[in-house]
Amino acid sequence: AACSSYRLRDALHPLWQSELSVSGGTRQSPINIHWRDSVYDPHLKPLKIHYDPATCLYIWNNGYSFQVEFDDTTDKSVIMGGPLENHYRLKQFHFHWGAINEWGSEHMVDSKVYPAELHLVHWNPVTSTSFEDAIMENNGLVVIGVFLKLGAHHAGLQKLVDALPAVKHKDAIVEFDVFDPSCLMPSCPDYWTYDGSLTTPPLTESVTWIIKKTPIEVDQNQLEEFRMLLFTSAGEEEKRMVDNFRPLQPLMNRTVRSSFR
Ligand SMILES: NS(=O)(=O)N=C1NCCCN1
Ligand SMILES: [Zn+2]
Repeated sequence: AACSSYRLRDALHPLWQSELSVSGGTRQSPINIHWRDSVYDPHLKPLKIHYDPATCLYIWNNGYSFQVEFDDTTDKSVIMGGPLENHYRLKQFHFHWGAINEWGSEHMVDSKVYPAELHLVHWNPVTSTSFEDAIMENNGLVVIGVFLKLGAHHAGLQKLVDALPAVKHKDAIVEFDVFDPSCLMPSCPDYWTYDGSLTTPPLTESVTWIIKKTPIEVDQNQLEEFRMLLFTSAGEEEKRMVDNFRPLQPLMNRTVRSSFR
């Protein structure tokens, strides 16, 4: 009963009114990762990441988050290894964050919340002919999740932060060339992986999640720049873009695997 009423509240959240369309879901995201319940899988390989900075196209405000889009017409920016059977192409990355530092991430680790979470979204060009197709395919997508914690200034992120005023309003877009998202990866190779879903519409259960164990550090000013973005279009009454994370979803019959002991 608690679960269903919980999910009903979830379904009424403005960002996810379409929640009911997948309310029968058995593998929804995000989840709270219980470290001690995760199972070390010695067959998990190291994740291999090869991003070509020249495939970076533009940055835009899509009304949920700000998003950096990549040219995914070739295999120039791909990930492979880890739990993956083939390579996946980078399509875009975006973030989720809170109004204050006490919350903001979508996933949690033993109920620990981070102030923000980066998602790098990839699709399977072997089983799908386009990103839009892959969204509907079982395991058509891989999303790498990286936690952001409050700490030192992140020089690589600053190039992104400096572009945010240009995409303050919903549907604003600005050219953004030569950016290597590898600079946003923690150096620690450890990750958890589990089968889940998109956390924004269409919420389809097509995602192999790879959640990095170690957060990257960003400073207060950088987080505050995220919070100056708007959900609203130019000319509308301003609504700050904050708390753009989905509530936790039930684990149901899933096991989270770890790449580390
Ligand atoms: N936050 S998320 O799971 O990445 N959600 C997404 N929804 C639309 C397609 C890309 N990603
Ligand atoms: Zn996301």
